[in-house]
Amino acid sequence: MSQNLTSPPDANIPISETDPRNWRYIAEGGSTIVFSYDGPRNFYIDGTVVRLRKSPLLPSDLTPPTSTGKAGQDADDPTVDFQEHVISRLVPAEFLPRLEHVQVERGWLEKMVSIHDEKRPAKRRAMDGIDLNRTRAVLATDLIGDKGWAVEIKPKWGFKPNTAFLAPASRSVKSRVCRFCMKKYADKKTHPGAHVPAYCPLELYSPDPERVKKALYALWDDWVQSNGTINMLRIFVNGKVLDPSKVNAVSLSNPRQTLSESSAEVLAGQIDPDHAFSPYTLSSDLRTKFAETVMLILMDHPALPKLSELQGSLDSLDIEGLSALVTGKTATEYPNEPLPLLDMPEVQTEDPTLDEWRRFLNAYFHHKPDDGLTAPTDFRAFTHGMSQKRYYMLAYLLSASFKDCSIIIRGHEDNVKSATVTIIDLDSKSLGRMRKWENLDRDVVKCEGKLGASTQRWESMKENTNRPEWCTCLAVLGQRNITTDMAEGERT
Ligand SMILES: O=P(O)(O)O[C@@H]1[C@@H](OP(=O)(O)O)[C@H](OP(=O)(O)O)[C@H](O)[C@H](OP(=O)(O)O)[C@H]1OP(=O)(O)O
Ligand SMILES: Nc1ncnc2c1ncn2[C@@H]1O[C@H](COP(=O)(O)OP(=O)(O)OP(=O)(O)O)[C@@H](O)[C@H]1O
Repeated sequence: MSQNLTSPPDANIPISETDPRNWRYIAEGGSTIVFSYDGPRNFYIDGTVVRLRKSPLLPSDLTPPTSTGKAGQDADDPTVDFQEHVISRLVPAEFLPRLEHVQVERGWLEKMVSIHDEKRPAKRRAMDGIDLNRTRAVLATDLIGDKGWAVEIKPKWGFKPNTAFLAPASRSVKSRVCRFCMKKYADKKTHPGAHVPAYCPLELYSPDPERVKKALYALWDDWVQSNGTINMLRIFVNGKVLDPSKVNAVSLSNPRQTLSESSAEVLAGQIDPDHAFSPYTLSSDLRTKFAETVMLILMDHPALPKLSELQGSLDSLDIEGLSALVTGKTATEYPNEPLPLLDMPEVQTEDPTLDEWRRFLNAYFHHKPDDGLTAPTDFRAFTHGMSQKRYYMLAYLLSASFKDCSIIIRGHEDNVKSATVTIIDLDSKSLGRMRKWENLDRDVVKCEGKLGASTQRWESMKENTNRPEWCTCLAVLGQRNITTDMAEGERT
């Protein structure tokens, strides 16, 4: 997007006039597919990507979902308004891509499908496709470009929970193991063959450069060992996703292995331009160079501390504390019964409007931070036209967007100093997910609690906290009170 230009009014950018062959498939997530523009000079479209919504494939006898939005309104894609009115009040503009609405026509979308569908992963193709009923899409700054390198990280939860409102069993677990590491163990139970990440977010968010490097090494190893299927790391070289198999298994088992594939050589040359990498560069050198370069960029940039601060300050009660507030139950009354969080008549379950978000943010900024809340009497009292319960529900909802976003680090010629870090995928979440989050929280705590009761596990962890199947948080939080916590785990 031409950063210095004022774009034409909403939906006037003539995207459907572009040739669908002039768009290049970049990547996709659960709800959108992203293409970058690679065609003749175009005042408004050069340097942009288009983010197209997907819809699930349905058997031919079922009616496909229809778009809820009307042309010229934002009902079918709240991304742009949400960023403009909510996210941009919390995150500096320079950390965010520019987003704009564009109108799209069905014929153009159909051509995008016929030209690009085969480049999509087969697994995704079997599940969903571009939603042909949409009339709008989102145009965003292209953060990957077609030259140089870019790294995308989904850092996930980077804060320690407030334990004041937790039931004793979960307090023990949650003060020891971060949410990501609890979940990776729970995922192992449901998908026994799946790769268990070595990555721990608390390392990446740490102010200690060595811990940050440790997290980056773990991400690299997870990326290689999962053959690029993890969603926490993607590496792009000259606009294309780098295939980890081309970096040759990081030569963990064979450190003399060479980098033979050109894209890996290109990455080596770009990530370390002063160092005249040859085709014989060891891939373990590339892993080291990757971790050192990205660490220096991240240490120099406030994006991760900002994310961590927002995640933690918006989730100041933990989902258990939120349940306690909403249901009026105390910690000692649960976790043995499911709390009817969203069935409570006084809780409104409709998603907030932009006006309600505005009032929420006014309240959020008006009061001092929630740090150190220890009793329900500490909860904020409100004068911003919003009940206390609703306030904390919305805060939790907003924290979910910051827990699930990604960052894109784009290298430039002199790498560290001019590198940019941008936060993407800050979409709004729905209050309808509250029950899912509560259940997931219980499941991961239960799984981790059972595991914590195993003396063998703690003994192994003390010996070697680097084993991927063991949470590395212990090292981050400090080796606190293992025996006490263990005994507590056994009792519960
Ligand atoms: O709940 P989590 O932490 O597993 O996060 C989900 C993500 O799983 P992850 O752990 O990152 O693999 C999940 O990521 P994947 O689709 O697994 O790549 C989604 O981002 C999901 O959000 P949405 O459904 O796209 O709005 C995320 O769901 P929400 O928590 O945002 O509802
Ligand atoms: N502005 C951008 N520039 C370049 N690439 C982008 C941009 N935005 C997104 N991408 C790429 O497209 C992918 C999918 O985008 P995004 O994460 O927004 O989709 P999603 O469907 O919301 O994902 P999720 O399921 O994780 O919520 C990203 O992981 C990233 O690789």
